[in-house]
Amino acid sequence: MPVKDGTKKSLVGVIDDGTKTVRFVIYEAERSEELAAYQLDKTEVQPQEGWSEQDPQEIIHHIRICAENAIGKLPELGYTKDDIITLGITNQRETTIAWDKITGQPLHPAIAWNDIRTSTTVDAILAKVPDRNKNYLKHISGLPISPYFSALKMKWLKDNVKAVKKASKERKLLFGTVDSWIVWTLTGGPNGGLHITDVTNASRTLLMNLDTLNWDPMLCRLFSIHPDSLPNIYSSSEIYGVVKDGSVLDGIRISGILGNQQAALVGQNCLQAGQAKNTYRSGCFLLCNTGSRRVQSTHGLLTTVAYQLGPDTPAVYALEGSIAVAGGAMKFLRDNLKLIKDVVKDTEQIAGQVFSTGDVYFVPAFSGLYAPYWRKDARGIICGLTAFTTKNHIIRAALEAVCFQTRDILEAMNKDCGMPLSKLHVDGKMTSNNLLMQLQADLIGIPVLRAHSWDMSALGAAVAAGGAVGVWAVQRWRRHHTPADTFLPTTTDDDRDARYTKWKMAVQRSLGWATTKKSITMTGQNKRNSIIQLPNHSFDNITDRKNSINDEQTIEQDSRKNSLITHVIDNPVSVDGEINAYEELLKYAARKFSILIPFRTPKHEHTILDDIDYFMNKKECDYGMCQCCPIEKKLQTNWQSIEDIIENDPEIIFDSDNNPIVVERVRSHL
Ligand SMILES: Nc1ncnc2c1ncn2[C@@H]1O[C@H](COP(=O)(O)OP(=O)(O)O)[C@@H](O)[C@H]1O
Ligand SMILES: O=P(O)(O)OC[C@H](O)CO
Repeated sequence: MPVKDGTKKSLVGVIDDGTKTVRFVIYEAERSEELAAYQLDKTEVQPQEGWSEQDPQEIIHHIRICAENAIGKLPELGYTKDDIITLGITNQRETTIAWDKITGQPLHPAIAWNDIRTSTTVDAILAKVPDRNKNYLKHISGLPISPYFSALKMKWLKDNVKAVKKASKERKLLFGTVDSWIVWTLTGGPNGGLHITDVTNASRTLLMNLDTLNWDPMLCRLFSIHPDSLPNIYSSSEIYGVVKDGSVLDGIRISGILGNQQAALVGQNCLQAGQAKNTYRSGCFLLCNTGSRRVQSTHGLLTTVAYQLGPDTPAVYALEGSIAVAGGAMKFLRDNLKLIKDVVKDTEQIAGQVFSTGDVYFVPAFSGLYAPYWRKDARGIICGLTAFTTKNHIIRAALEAVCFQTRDILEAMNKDCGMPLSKLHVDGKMTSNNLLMQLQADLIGIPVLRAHSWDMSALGAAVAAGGAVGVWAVQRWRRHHTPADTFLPTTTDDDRDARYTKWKMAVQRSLGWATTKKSITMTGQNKRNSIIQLPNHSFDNITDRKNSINDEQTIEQDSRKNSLITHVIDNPVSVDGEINAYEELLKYAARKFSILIPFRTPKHEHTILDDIDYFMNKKECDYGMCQCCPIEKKLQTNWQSIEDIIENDPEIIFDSDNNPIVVERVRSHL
């Protein structure tokens, strides 16, 4: 409805960068409804199993397109771009970007929050702390040592990506969560861009000290991150700077930044200690406001900064239970199992055709389990199947899994806080699913209060940004905020508890499944479960193999002398003093079965198949991150331990081409 002259209010724009989508939303100050919005889906790249990357340039491109389109709707509503007086930013947290401050170019794709490539980095860090205690840094950072957090991703980038290493040496490296990348780029990039973040995003890096609200020198040292490459930390609500990128947003101030889950807490008006909200998106994140108290969880929850609404106001903290897979499980049912076509309609309708899951439980631990378990070795299971199970039961079990995971968090929260929650505010796209909402109330036994709009994150960022420029005082805004629907529990305590006990049994069965220490590129050729597979080859006997090795050496000597070193069987080497167990295993297997293993850097991105392809078929690998480089140093490795393990382990099996397949149990010894 167009506004009449004289009734125009100031507008606040919000950039909302989620895991799957970028949105630009425009709010009229003092109203908690969207005036105009536009969104675009993002590209997720999964170069290996468990990896998840995004394109930092695509994020910026989408922000500009979304802003243009949302702003383009303003004239018909009686407004213009000039009515937007400030911008807020809310973003997926933990996702990490490294870029060059001189060129402004990203040095690697963004590593998404749910990417688990850093499992081995976690092990390396755990090896340095007493008792390999994953909670060792919790009293400083509020977080366990897990692949989830940015410090691990930064360390991985520094250790594994040549361009990042080089930029670091040349002091051109900048790291940031997505908010930092957006602000830096929008405020001028290489020409004076602001390298900043807010306390909520910084609190997700595992580098910030929750007391000082600054980078912690000990944590930076532990992860080998130079503080110069990190952004300055600001409050969530103050004028940081002005957009200077020549886009439609040029000239508008930026005055609010909040990680998207903390933003939803603000948007949900959970500004009093003891109030909690749960946001159901790809993952699910339950935050409980603990006021100025930093509650240290002893039950697997995170302590995080909820918000700091101004540089001179104290930070407010929250306890958080993070669930890696919620809506993501529906996508899995659609895209991987093809059980449904439409995540929204089908999950509600098809699951609603049965009255229970028929005792089927689905633990969607696709990349491990987050809170309260923090088990990177967990993997997804569907259990309790019978001859009567239908897809309806499985879909319903996937919905229930979201609810049971929420109960896991609530149980932990109640123990940590000593006082059970009496109601749960909910938001996120999945909350449009009435069946899910009713199941949630039934499985936690308290009322579930659905927000009037699913996107509370953008609203929270608008409140923070508007507050900083005096157009959206939190107190005034709060009067307008009421939940739209309430779902009341319809189950008895006994029924609820019996089902929850079964869920816990299912969770137990999902634990300890993944023992992979090193991920392997999943290509069309080797997509056969997560086991090390040596390549198919056409040798009929050892003599042929040996001849072939000589040929390959010649190829190497002739064509790639200094750039790619062929590592022939009895000549083990390593680079930079690092001996990688995975490579040892491959080298040993190569020696045993007379297969040539070419050698690059210890943590290059290739599989052995890429390497064999190069030598056998003279085919250059087309993987973009390839950084073949000469070996700088030769070191003898100790083969004995790995040989012993493999020699004595009956679990080496052979595929149809007589290639050895080393099963998980062997690799767990590595
Ligand atoms: N009504 C619904 N019922 C069930 N699942 C849903 C519903 N709406 C969305 N989803 C699922 O929730 C996930 C999260 O969606 P979205 O909020 O767009 O993603 P994100 O914010 O994590 O980028 C989607 O992957 C989709 O599978
Ligand atoms: O983009 P979402 O909604 O999946 O949120 C992701 C979280 O911020 C990760 O911590």
